[in-house]
Amino acid sequence: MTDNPAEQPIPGAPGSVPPSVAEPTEPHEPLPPKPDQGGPETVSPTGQPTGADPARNAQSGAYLTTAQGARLYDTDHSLKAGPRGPVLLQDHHLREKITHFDHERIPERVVHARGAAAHGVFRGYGSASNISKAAFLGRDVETPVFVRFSTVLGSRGSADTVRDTRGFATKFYTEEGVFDLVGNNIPVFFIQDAIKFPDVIHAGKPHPDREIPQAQSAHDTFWDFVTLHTEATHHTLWNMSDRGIPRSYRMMEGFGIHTFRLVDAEGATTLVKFHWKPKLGTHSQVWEEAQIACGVDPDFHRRDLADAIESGAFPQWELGVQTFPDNPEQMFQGIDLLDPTKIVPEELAPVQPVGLMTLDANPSNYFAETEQVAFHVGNMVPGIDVTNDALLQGRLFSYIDTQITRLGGPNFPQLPINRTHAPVNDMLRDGMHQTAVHRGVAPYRPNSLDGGCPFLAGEDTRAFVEVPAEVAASRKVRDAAASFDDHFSQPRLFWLSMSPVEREHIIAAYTFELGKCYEQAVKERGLKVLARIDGELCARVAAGLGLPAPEPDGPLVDSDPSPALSQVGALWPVDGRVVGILVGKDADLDGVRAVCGTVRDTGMVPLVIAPAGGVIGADGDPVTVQRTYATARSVEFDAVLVAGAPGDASAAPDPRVTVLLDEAYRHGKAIGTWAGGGRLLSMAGVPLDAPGVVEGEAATEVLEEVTELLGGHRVWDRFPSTV
Ligand code: HEM
Repeated sequence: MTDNPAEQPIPGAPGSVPPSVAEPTEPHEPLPPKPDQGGPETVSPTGQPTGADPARNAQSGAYLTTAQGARLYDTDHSLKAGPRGPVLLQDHHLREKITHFDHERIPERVVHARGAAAHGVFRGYGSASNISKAAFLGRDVETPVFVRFSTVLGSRGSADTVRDTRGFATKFYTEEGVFDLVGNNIPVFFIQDAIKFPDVIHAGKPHPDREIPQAQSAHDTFWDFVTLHTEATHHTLWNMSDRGIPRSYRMMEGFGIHTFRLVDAEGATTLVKFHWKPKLGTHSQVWEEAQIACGVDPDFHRRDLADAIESGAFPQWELGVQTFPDNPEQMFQGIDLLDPTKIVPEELAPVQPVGLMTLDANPSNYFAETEQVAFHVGNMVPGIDVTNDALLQGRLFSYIDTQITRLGGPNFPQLPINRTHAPVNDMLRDGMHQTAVHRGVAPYRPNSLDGGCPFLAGEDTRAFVEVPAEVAASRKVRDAAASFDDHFSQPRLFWLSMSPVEREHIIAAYTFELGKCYEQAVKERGLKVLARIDGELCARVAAGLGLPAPEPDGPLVDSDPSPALSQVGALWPVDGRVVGILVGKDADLDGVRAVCGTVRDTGMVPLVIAPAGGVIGADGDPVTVQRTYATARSVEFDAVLVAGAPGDASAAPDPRVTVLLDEAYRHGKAIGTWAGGGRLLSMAGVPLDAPGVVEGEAATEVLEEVTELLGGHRVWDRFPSTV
């Protein structure tokens, strides 16, 4: 016999006495479920219990367990043959942990991979009830929604503030089934027919040889495509405008783009275009700001949305419709309603509000909700139907197809975020990741075994019935209507509707993007396209590229401008705006305390920026520092206040402060100062007599003026303009 436990005889080994188990205690009662480990069964989309236990998924409870619920005593060491020995294959916990980790990633979306989302509620005004029988549009009907905002081109880990179109996809969990409005922040699309979608995306994505550039349109293949397919001119112009670089998801319009068909209770139809109008107005970054934000805070939009919701500044959008008679031509005042590269100016068909959406809750788990949500333009409810728009028709096929791969099989509608809130009674069975436990034997209809035959569409007035629209007899063709050949009249309308400062931004954007192309032929073709929009636009971009400006090879068609397209001019609520308060050595802390309070009371966010973190002014009422000179950058702030003198009059200001003030000034932000802070502004090169620079005696008076300026979003007069 040895003292070494490893050399002791194993119970049960030949020659040893079999160990006996303890006497059973009588009677044997089943243990009650633990409050944090048991609970009611959840119900599948088909109304079947799934056996899933929400508490178990919530990562709660006093013990760490395996996926099967067995308690663990150690998760930091593999099971080894001795402390320095090899790892044993029998270590189930090791294998379970690593295997699961190995499979944590799923394919990212083939487009719109980068996104952020929020939960909310939609309340119908009832104003659309005369043109649509959709229940969720009824007066004061409240419908839960989930909205995902996204960029189009970048990968899942790319930066938020790139120049790109933004996705604006809304899932309405209506009592009649899920309705998905899968739109963008730009009301037109690059192409007129879905068959070109793979091509435009291949052109926009990074080059296949080196996989660069990431999340950019400023490269040869993108410009090659959009100048060869001139139907893309309108969408590209919107991208080059301030719409391509939104200030916040909360400050974007959304558009359904296609013309949809609404159906009333009697079956009468109206054509509509859907619009989301943000209550905070539509605002953008300036290009340099957007570029800086890509580096200093790649999560800029994601953070902005989450922070606003967490702080109770719930963003709101009004849903509206432009309505058009459902005529056989599908035209309105000469505009082809089936061409997704055309808008109908709001001045010709006003946007009529039909409901209000409020986003009031952040997702609890990014993967489970934001990543696994699956939108589909085909998810419609009674009262809403499609039209013959060839882009829309292709989308009807594409989304479910891609999601079968992305989400690993056909049962993704059962994922919690995708589940309808309406009762489900379908005949879909089995497949990968089936979580429903279907009962019965007859998943077909009619049947005489499983409780009879549910209504068929057509027999039930609340069923989704396709509008029996006439389809004109014609020959099969790969072609489009002649009206689809007009690629330039609406880009010119957009250009003519822009304010001078917006035109300057467009000129700068084209000059930048075409300037990043290497191929001379691509740049020259880009200028030819611009010549068809406007002579000055073309000439200014050509000058920037160092190339001659070509003559237009077709007529320039003028139309009345649409003031609704411009973002400049109106005053908007300042809710959620971020005010940076710069505090130096000799700051006026009473003033800082006062403005912090008023900024908060106005629904804005004050962020105090000091040389170091912690609190300042410990005597009396201390002021908490939220940003330091090392962590602050101008792009985070909508306005900057300088709270008093910089300290030592002879010393040069900290260069980080100079950069912050210089950027805030050049990006057209309101700047205010009091108690001698003007000296710091002057040292940083900010002219005190420039528009939007406010110097005053009292902190709160300065803030009042700055708040007024914030209502206009930027100090537009500060941008040079020659157009
Ligand atoms: C008006 C034109 C279009 C708009 C407004 C649009 C909008 C969107 C949006 C917002 C998303 C992201 C949805 C999300 O957040 O999960 C998306 C994804 C996608 N779109 Fe489009 N899209 C358009 C055209 C097309 C076309 C023509 C196709 C294909 C023929 C297409 C294929 C896809 C695919 C495959 C995805 C990824 C879906 C997923 O993985 O769940 N889209 N689109």
